[in-house]
Amino acid sequence: MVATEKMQDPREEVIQAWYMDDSDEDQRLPHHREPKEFVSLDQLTELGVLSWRLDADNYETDEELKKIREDRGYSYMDFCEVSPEKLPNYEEKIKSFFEEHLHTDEEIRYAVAGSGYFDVRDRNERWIRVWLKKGGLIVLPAGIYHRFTLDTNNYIKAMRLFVGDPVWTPFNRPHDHLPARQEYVKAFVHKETGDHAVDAAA
Ligand SMILES: CSCCC(=O)/C(O)=C/O
Ligand SMILES: [Fe+2]
Repeated sequence: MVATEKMQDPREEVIQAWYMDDSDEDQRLPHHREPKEFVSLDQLTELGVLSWRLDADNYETDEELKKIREDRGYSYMDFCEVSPEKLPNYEEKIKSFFEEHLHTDEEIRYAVAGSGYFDVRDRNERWIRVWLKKGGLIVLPAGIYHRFTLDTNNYIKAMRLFVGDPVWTPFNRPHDHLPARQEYVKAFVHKETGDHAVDAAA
């Protein structure tokens, strides 16, 4: 390989992100803008969205997953399978997953099979579509507005991790008064860089 060639981040094979178009077409379609506008995983980190690529075929013995869980205190684990066949009350659930909402704790999802889209708001309220595929693990920070949909493959099996007893309650937008939202805004929207406050709306 040529020395100046940039090595691809291995996470990008299982997690890709881009700005969405404004069309009302099927939510399971990619909804790329024209031309496509990709968002890097580093840009996601700046919004508090963390990501890893893991070995989904060996999650039971994976030392890297074990370390993430230990380092971040993720004591709870279960699985959530989303498909028309597997998820009870599928229509109702898929509708509620796609309502813009936040949680008062991190949302941690690891795709061990299948794929799906987690949409997150950037600092200027634009939707970023995060495509999570088998082997991708993402952490959405407490207080970030987001939503979830399956893609056209109609199937994901996600490991859900949590610190302590899980709380899955979604707070549909607007819930700006919640401490978790205010803390998110302070840390990632109006974040201080050097001497200057970066204001999203500016
Ligand atoms: C793939 S897990 C189902 C989606 C979910 O749990 C959630 O909270 C989406 O925001
Ligand atoms: Fe959520």
